[in-house]
Amino acid sequence: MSDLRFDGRVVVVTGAGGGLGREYALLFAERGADVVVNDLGGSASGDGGGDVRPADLVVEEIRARGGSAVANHDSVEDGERIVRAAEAAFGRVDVVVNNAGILRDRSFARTSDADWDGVQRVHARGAFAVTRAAWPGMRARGYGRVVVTSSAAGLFGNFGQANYAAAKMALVGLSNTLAIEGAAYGICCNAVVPTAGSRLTRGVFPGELVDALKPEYVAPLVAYLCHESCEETGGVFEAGAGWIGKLRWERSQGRIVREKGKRMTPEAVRDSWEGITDMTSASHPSSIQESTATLVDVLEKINEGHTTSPGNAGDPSASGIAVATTTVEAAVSDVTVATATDDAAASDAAVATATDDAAAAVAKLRDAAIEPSVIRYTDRDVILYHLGIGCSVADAGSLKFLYEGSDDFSVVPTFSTTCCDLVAAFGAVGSAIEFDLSRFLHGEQYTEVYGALPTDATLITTYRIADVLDKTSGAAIVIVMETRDERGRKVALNQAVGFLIGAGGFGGPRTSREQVPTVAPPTGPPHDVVVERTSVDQAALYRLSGDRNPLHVDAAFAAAGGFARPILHGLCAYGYACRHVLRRYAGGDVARFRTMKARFARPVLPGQTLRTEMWRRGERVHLRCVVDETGEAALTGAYVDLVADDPGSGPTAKL
Ligand SMILES: CCCCCCC[C@@H](O)CC(=O)SCCNC(=O)CCNC(=O)[C@H](O)C(C)(C)COP(=O)(O)OP(=O)(O)OC[C@H]1O[C@@H](n2cnc3c(N)ncnc32)[C@H](O)[C@@H]1OP(=O)(O)O
Repeated sequence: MSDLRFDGRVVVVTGAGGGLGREYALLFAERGADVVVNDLGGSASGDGGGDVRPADLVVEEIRARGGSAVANHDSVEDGERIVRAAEAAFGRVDVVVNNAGILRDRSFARTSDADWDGVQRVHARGAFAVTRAAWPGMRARGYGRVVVTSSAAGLFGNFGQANYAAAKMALVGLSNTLAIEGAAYGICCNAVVPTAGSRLTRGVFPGELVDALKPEYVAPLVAYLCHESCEETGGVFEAGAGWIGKLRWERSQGRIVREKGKRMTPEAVRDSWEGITDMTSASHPSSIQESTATLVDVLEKINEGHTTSPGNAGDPSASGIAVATTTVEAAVSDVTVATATDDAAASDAAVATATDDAAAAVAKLRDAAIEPSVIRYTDRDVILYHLGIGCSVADAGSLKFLYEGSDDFSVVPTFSTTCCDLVAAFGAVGSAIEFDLSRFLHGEQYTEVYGALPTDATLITTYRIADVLDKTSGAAIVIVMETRDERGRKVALNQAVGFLIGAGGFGGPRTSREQVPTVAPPTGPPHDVVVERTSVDQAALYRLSGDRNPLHVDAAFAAAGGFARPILHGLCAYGYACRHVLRRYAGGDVARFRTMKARFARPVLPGQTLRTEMWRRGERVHLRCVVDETGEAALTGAYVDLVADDPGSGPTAKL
């Protein structure tokens, strides 16, 4: 295997004037990176500053070895300045290694406000400030690597280091969340827990240990985590003395200590304590979904009449895992999920919305600026999308969508919906309204394209929240998304209506001038019908095209939203319907597509059969998709407008 190189990558290492940071900077430079060696030049306690020598000496060392580096002497609290300096020198930032830190060790009783704040500011706020400044560029380029430096003092506690330990655990939380938020943009973030002899550990470890724990035994881990070939994210790694290990959470099976209709008591907790703390058969939840999924089980058990009799409480298998809490607040992607889990009604996880200040939240939502997203895709993404919307080699007419070697390899126009970053839209909504993601459904979609979509492109989408409507049973959020190519030419316009079940009644408008209306189909039997069964894995496949909403794959998550099973993406059924129209009325020619509109009226389950009924009126094909197994209409008020027809093509001739 080839060496890990960083040629062309720009790396910022904070606190790189000595110790671990210096070692990181030297290693990155040796491997071809352009390195920004940041060091304020202060003392270990953060006092002083302004000594430019440590950073300058490291830069000299790098250059003397033929490497590329510049020094920067700003405080990490001025992260923006560090990143701007990096951009001025090298054009961008690909990698941020948050290493800068100070110590102000005191026993907790003697820790002053200044001791606390100083340490928090450099470690937690510093890492936040530098990473936040580099983040938009990483997102826009679809690539980034971030490392934060935590500590065993944080993971396990250490006498005299309450301030430092708290800051170091804050960094683990930061890293965990950046890993989630960065996932859609090719940004990976990990926390390292180094044990190395350095200025900061010199007073803590015995001298000979400090000398044996060389920074060079940690730097290769940081380099690997920051390499483009490494897709590890959200991990916590301990390293020292040439050893590296990964850490994770462990959770006991726990005990349910509450019975339906009865008050939960401290005595019940005491009586189950042995079981609560018994780590036999422990599990390792690695995400908020996994962590809270347990509660859905617990609530079911309580509702089914689980008893906390000693025998039951002592049997781990009787209770699954219980967490003694009344409210769980969970964040998924950018979104806050508020699940009220107390009491019997909790299995129907309630939505925390429509509060007194709903109007303020709506106003905030309207003003929410959603950053443009850049999507780079290739023929591979296009083929994956086509598989996701049911194209199959079993149908000869679909080969042009599945094989890049086909003469007429082309893109189904609804692919343009995948250039709209729903995670970004969720983020904007989630920052303004507290809601339950499992009850945020896709309500309607409109798509307009301005020519056949390229099979390989970089496209930029801008977002605008056009309206927030009060539909009584829910709130409807209308988002307009305009997609252009790198030269600024319009490629597609999409409009999505998101339906927040249970969030209505806030007194907002009911209708929107901007919302593209649905259109009822003509009366009478359809002119044509295509019946196609989806696969049980349809949503699992479709989500690889970008919308990784757990609602479509995670049974516990779907159950929290009141669904018996994960449901199919609305846009997956939308893609099926588009294909059906193109097949029947345009000879499969994507260039004939102009616009499409549909309402998602009922959920479709993966594995169900879609029956697309179509009526042709001029260049408009009205359609309705019915779930064959239930007879329920899933897509309603829908139509596809085609570019003027080639007379005689497809079923038009039959009309
Ligand atoms: C932000 C970006 C977009 C969001 C991204 C989403 C991410 C995806 O991962 C999520 C998904 O793909 S979810 C799967 C696809 N969607 C669905 O399955 C939803 C199915 N629809 C329903 O269940 C109901 O229509 C339901 C529950 C939506 C509404 O049903 P009811 O509450 O019974 O509503 P009803 O009483 O019939 O009507 C009340 C008013 O609301 C309007 N309305 C109804 N259905 C709507 C819908 N689907 N979209 C928009 N508006 C809708 C009605 O017209 C009525 O308003 P008015 O009286 O003013 O006409």
